[in-house]
Amino acid sequence: MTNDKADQALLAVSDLHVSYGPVEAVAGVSLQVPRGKIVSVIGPNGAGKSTLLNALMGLLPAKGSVVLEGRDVMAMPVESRLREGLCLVSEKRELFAEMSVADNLALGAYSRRHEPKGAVEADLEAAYQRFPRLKERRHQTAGTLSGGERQMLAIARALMARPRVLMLDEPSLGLAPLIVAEVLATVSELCRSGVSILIVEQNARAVLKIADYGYVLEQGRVAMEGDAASLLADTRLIETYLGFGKGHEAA
Ligand SMILES: Nc1ncnc2c1ncn2[C@@H]1O[C@H](COP(=O)(O)OP(=O)(O)OP(=O)(O)O)[C@@H](O)[C@H]1O
Repeated sequence: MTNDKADQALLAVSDLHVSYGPVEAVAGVSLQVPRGKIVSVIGPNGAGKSTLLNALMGLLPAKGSVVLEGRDVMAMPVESRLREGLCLVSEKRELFAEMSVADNLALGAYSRRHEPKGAVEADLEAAYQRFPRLKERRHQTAGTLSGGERQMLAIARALMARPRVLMLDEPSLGLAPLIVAEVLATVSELCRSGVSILIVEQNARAVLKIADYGYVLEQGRVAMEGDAASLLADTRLIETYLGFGKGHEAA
């Protein structure tokens, strides 16, 4: 995207570098998430996609600049970034398996513990309206949910933090194609309701169908970027990246 767009972006990342010892996993990535859009990051195994999201959340040390609505969050620890409006649903989903759905959701609002209780309770009710299956299963432990339900719970829990930019790391991982479609439809709907999305996916074809813009990451660098529709129409890209994945079909 152009510098003009970077100025208007809700999230603007410039020249981000992340290393594991001598290995530079993210090597100068710049990207933008405009308000109200879905931006996807695709690329092969080991390209640095998860590392990028973890660094944006403050879970890994990084160099470069990360600006959220004009505020540089680079020096902030994870909890402050959460309060500023960045939230990550990691690849591992990281639910508390022994705790109920309701308790997992309540923990999602931990960063808002100083707010009036009513605001959080209203959001819990909104989460149950958005995900009726979670309401039905609210007393069930998270560990007993199906894969799709666990992904929905992970997303619902992230929403309890009221993110402005929701980052999703491979939400389709391990899910059957029909459930992948359901999860991605939920992501689209979230975006329409005002949450901007940065989504990492191996299932490139499926994610580009719901995204506005895409970045292709290769060996820690942006190899290609463009409107999702033009990336989907790119034969070279399709041959190189689309249809591969960790054991899931392109939906
Ligand atoms: N904790 C770590 N220590 C050392 N190297 C790591 C660590 N985590 C990741 N790497 C390396 O960093 C590179 C980027 O990994 P990363 O997991 O970010 O890629 P990815 O694009 O998310 O891959 P995948 O699609 O397979 O999840 C890889 O070469 C990986 O081996």
